[in-house]
Amino acid sequence: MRIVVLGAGALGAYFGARWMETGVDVTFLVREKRAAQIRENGIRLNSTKGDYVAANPRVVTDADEIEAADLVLVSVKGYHLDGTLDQLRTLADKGACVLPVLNGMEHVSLLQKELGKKTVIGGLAFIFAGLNDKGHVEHTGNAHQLLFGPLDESQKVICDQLEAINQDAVIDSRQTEDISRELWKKYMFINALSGVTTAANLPIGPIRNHPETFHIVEMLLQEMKQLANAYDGKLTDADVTAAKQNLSNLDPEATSSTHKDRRKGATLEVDHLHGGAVRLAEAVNVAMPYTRTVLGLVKPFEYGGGN
Ligand SMILES: NC(=O)C1=CN([C@@H]2O[C@H](COP(=O)(O)OP(=O)(O)OC[C@H]3O[C@@H](n4cnc5c(N)ncnc54)[C@H](OP(=O)(O)O)[C@@H]3O)[C@@H](O)[C@H]2O)C=CC1
Ligand SMILES: CC(C)(CO)C(=O)C(=O)O
Repeated sequence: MRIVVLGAGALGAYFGARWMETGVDVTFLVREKRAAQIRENGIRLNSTKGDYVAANPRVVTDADEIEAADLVLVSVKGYHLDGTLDQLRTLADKGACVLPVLNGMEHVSLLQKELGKKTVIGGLAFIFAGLNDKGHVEHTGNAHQLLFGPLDESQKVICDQLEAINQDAVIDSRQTEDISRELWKKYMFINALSGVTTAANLPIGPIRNHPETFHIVEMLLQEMKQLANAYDGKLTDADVTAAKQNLSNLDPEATSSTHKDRRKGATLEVDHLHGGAVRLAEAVNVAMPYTRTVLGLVKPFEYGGGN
C-alpha cells in the first residue's frame, strides 16, 4: 500500500514512521518549513512503545509530485483543513482514499462534500504525542491506537488492507464496523478533556481533585451524548460512565493537545472542537450551556497568549 501522510505533526509523524518501520511505502506531504526540518533531522520517535529513527523519509511539498497513492492519512489541525483541500483533491483524483484522524466531527462532512462520500474513510487516534523543538515525536503513556472503519461500503477492501499492514506495525490498530459511533465517543471524551484542561489551564489531576471542577467535565460529557444522539452517535449512559472512568484513570499530569498548545502559546483547535459542537447543536436544537461556556472561556486564547 502507498500511503501519503498529509501533515507530519505529532500524529502524522508517529503513524507515518511506524509504517516506515515495517517497510510500507510512505510519503510525507508537508509545508516548506517542516520539509526542511525533516530533511535535516529525519523523523525520530521517542516513544514508550520503542524509539525509532526514520533517517531519510520521502518528503514532498506538492501533491503533484506524487504519482499515485492508495491512502492519505490526514493529520492536520481542524483550523488547517481548508488549506489541504487542493492537495487532497489532487490525490483523490489519482484514486486515493482519505483517512482523517482529526478530533471532532465537522471535518468529516466537509471532506465528504469536497471529495465525495466514497473517498472519505472514518478514523481517529488515541495517543498522547507532541513534537519537540527538533520536530521529533515525544510519545508518552500507553495509548497509540488508530481506529478506523468504512463510511461507505466500497471502502471495506482498503480498510482490510490497512488492517493487514498494521498487524506488522507498532500500532494498536482496530477496524470497526461502526466508526461513526466511535467518532462521537471520542468527540464526547475530547470535548470534556480538552475543554476543561484548556479553560482551567491545568492537567487532569488537579481538575479531578476539585469536585466542582470535575462536575463540569461530567456535564460536558452529558451534553455531548445528547448531541451525538441527535445525529447518528447512538451513545449510551454506559459510554458516559466509561469516558468518566477513562478520565479518572489518566495520569494526573495527562492533558489534552489543546491545553499543550495553550501552554505553548500556539493556535488552539477550539473553534473546530467546541465551536463545531455548538454549530452542530444549533442545527438540531440541542442546548449546550457548558460547551458554550468553555468556548467563551478559551476563545480569547485561540491565537496565543494563554499563559
Ligand atoms: N497530539 C495528540 O496527542 C493527538 C491529536 N489528535 C488530533 O489530531 C489532529 C492532529 O493533531 P497533532 O498531530 O497534534 O497536530 P500538530 O500540530 O502536531 O500537527 C499538525 C501538522 O499539520 C501540518 N500542516 C498544516 N497545514 C498543512 C498543509 N496544508 N500541508 C501539510 N501539512 C500541514 C502542520 O505543519 P506546519 O509545521 O507546516 O504548521 C503540523 O505539522 C488534531 O485534530 C488533534 O486534535 C488526536 C489524538 C491525539
Ligand atoms: C486526549 C488525547 C491525547 C487522546 O488521544 C487527544 O485526543 C488530544 O489531546 O487531542
